[in-house]
Amino acid sequence: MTAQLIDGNALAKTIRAEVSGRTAALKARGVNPALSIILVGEDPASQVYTKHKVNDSAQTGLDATLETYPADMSEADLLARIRTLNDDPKVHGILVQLPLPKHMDSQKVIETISPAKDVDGFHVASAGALMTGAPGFWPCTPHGCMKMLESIGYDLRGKHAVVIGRSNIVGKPMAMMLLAKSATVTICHSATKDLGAITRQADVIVAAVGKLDLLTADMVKPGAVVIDVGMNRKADGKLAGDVDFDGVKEVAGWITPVPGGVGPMTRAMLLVNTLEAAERAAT
Ligand SMILES: Nc1nc(=O)c2c([nH]1)NC[C@@H]1CN(c3ccc(C(=O)N[C@@H](CCC(=O)O)C(=O)O)cc3)C=[N+]21
Repeated sequence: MTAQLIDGNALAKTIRAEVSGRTAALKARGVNPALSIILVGEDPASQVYTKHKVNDSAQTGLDATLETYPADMSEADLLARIRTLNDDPKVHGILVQLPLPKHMDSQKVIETISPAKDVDGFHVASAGALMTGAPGFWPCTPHGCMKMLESIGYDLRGKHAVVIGRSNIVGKPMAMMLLAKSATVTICHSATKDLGAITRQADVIVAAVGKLDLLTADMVKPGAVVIDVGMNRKADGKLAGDVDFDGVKEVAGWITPVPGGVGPMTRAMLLVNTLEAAERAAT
């Protein structure tokens, strides 16, 4: 193994400790940072994820409330509930767990959340703020990836960063964050021809597609930083990313594992956003 590991669990722990301190300071001023999490339906994975978020929040002193609703809840009722939370000054962050049941329009639901409480950073206003450099909440997963690069003291200026994946939640905001740090950014996707020819030029690769072994050792320049956002179930039930970890770790300079990489950082950045929502509301 030539690559050094970027340990998402360890970094998330450090960030949670910072959040705990700032939360305590805010509470001393009489403000209780509060996150409302809405889960519609009984998807088992969503139940596990939302429970994690509640536990993370409790651990850092944030007040998280999980509201669960039946899968046949009407979209109108969900929108009404979000508007009530928007108007509640005691609630600083609102997170609607995705995916939503098929009869709901997810984008419409997200656009109903007040941008000031959009701790997922999924609202169009949040996306626009990121694109223009205005204040706003950044999506947790790419923000966590930036923190991982920061943790190794990596200077992105003039570096070639290749993002694989163009989702609104990861790929596109990731590219904007790298660009803001003056990297030269290439976005690759399903229609990209000869992906390896592009990734081999990369100083930094962010893989965010959702496909096992998408990135193999022959596609990586020696010494490159490889960040794996993928979350795939292998045949044996184990979690794995988009990167062939065993092969790529022999070539890369730095690499993030799955599990224990970007996932825990995503959760940590949700806590940071919630705390910041409360801090902004308090000033
Ligand atoms: N409104 C909304 N916001 C989200 O942020 C959101 C969502 N909906 N829907 C689902 C996805 C998924 N997601 C994860 C984040 C961290 C881990 C995580 O911490 N994973 C651990 C492993 C967990 C395991 O073992 O299953 C790790 O990678 O080490 C997993 C999944 C957030 N999501």
